[in-house]
Amino acid sequence: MRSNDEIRNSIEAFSARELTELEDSLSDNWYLEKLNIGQKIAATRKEGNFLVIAGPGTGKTHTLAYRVLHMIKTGTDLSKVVVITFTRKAGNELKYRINQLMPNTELGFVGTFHGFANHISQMNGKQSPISKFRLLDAEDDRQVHSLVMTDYRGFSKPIRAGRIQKLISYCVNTDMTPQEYIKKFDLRNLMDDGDAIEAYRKVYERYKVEHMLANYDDMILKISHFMDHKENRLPLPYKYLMIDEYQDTNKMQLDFIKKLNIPNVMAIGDDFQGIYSFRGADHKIILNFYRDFEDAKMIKLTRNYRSVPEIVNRVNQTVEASKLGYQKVLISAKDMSGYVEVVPGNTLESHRDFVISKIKEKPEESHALIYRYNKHRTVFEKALINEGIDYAVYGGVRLLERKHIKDVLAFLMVYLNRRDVVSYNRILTIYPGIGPKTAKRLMKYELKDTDRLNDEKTAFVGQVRDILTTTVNKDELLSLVIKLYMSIYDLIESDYYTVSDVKDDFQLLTDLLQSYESLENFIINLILDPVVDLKKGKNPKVILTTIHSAKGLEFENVYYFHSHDWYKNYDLEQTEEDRRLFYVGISRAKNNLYVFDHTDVPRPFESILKDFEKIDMASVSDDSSDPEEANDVETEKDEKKEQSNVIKVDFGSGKRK
Ligand SMILES: Nc1ncnc2c1ncn2[C@@H]1O[C@H](COP(=O)(O)OP(=O)(O)OP(=O)(O)O)[C@@H](O)[C@H]1O
Repeated sequence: MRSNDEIRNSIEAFSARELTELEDSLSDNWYLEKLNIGQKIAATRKEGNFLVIAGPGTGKTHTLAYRVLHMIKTGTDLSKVVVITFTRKAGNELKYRINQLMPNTELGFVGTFHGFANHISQMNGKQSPISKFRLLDAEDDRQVHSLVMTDYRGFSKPIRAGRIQKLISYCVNTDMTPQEYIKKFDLRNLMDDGDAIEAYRKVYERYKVEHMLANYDDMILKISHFMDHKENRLPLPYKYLMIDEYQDTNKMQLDFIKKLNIPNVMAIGDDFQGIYSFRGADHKIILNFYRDFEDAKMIKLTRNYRSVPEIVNRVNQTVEASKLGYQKVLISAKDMSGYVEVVPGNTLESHRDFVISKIKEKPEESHALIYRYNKHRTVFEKALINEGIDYAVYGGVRLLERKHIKDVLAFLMVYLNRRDVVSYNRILTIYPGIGPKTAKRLMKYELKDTDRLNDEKTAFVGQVRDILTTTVNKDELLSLVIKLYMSIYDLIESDYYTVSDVKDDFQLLTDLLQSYESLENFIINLILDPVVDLKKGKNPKVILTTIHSAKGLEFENVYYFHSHDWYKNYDLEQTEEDRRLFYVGISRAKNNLYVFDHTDVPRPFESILKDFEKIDMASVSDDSSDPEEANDVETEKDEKKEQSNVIKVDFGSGKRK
């Protein structure tokens, strides 16, 4: 099998003459002046399939925005352009950057995979296979599992609904069987239940169809199948597809893209930034682009505009230390120096004091604390509050995903649709002691069969019934629901949110509802288009974030904490994913990078850190400190100096499958 670098080394570079000709042909396009030659080529290639492989900070998002600008300037009908981003946040960032270049620009579609599946569904109206389905977000989907599992007797031992949900979703996304999943992750305690889970999966799928329910995976799958039936669906009007963060694509998403049959595909990504394997992403998909899309060409960007040379060299070194045979050479375009330090210390408390003092030294600069698990942020959060330093949290539980908010939304959904069994079950089972079985009976008899309940539960069910049958406007309805919820809040288990947190969140929800015309619109928008929680501060300079949520962002100062405490079997794959996480985390830093060396961090990280510390700063190449020297265009003279940034690939004659 060829290694990743062998695949890349088979790449044929543009000749110096070809590059000069290309550069000349683009010289009239003054609006591209700010791009380097690699970026220019990516921005101006319209027809054909292209893979842009680019390291962190090399301007992938920047180039995408300019590509749209170039399309506008050259008269492309933008309604034929689709951009798929990995998260809604990334989609919004791209829209923002495009609108900075050209205000009021509207594309055919910009958003996530399931957002696009939903878009196609809406285009097809009643013909869509999911037109009448109630869409489930992840939390609702888990409720469905809870409901189905109450009647399923096949498992040899109790299994949590969340665990089954994760397992089945992974299998759907990767086309794997539960048995294969159990083997892959060496889940010994599920070894005997592989067949039972397979059988359960069928029951669960049937339940969703019978109750007209579709989760995010179903949206993509059902629309993918629908695309096979030309006779039923409207032809897609799109000519250009761009996909960002292509290294995080999984098999189901790849199949979906191929079914769309959009003639010109540009995928953008960094094969070393793949950090979503736990959700079924397969970072090898990026290397097989040439097999999946006809006559693909590759464009490589290696000039980093974000970080100082000291940091870029550490980033390069992290890639080189990989055991999977990668070699990447990023070149810093910055003509200034920065600082890198591995900070020793045993406790999170000593690290906290260090970080707080650094933040106080430079309050006007941006500071990001990057950690792997949310629990690590608590010690910093408290200190920041005590010091009166404003901050924001990325990657925590967002407003609309918080349990109390979801509980209240469920009331509103049942008010609109009494047949919404998922929400109905949720609101009844909020009350401790009312389980799914009792809830089922109560639903069946329209909340009247309370004989077997004690007085408190009967009173609660009576209040629910009153709310559901009253006629009030949307704002009054929400206020009634909140009042009932707060009256039983003491009974509801929550070790995470204080009463005052919950009240603040409800106030935000009340304000949000007021800005909508109708309850129906509010619900549809909240499920498909969740609002980001902007409650804490407006533009705080200090950000607490998980590595996954830091993706795509940049900060002047980065404090990187690593940790992985629950893995027992650390294999090469896992260690390499950790290395990629480390790479994503440290490459967010523009000027100063501090890496924290916990002595209690388990060993796999130690080896990554050792590789990192080994770097001899004296060996930093001169090429990288001089942005003018580090030219992106490969000329014959430069041949030995750096690999070309702009590369044409002869990928053979792979056909779109
Ligand atoms: N040609 C250029 N000239 C000057 N600045 C640039 C250029 N290209 C990109 N930049 C700047 O470099 C920074 C990184 O760009 P961008 O966020 O688009 O990188 P990226 O490749 O998407 O990064 P990552 O993969 O790490 O998220 C941004 O501040 C951007 O404005």
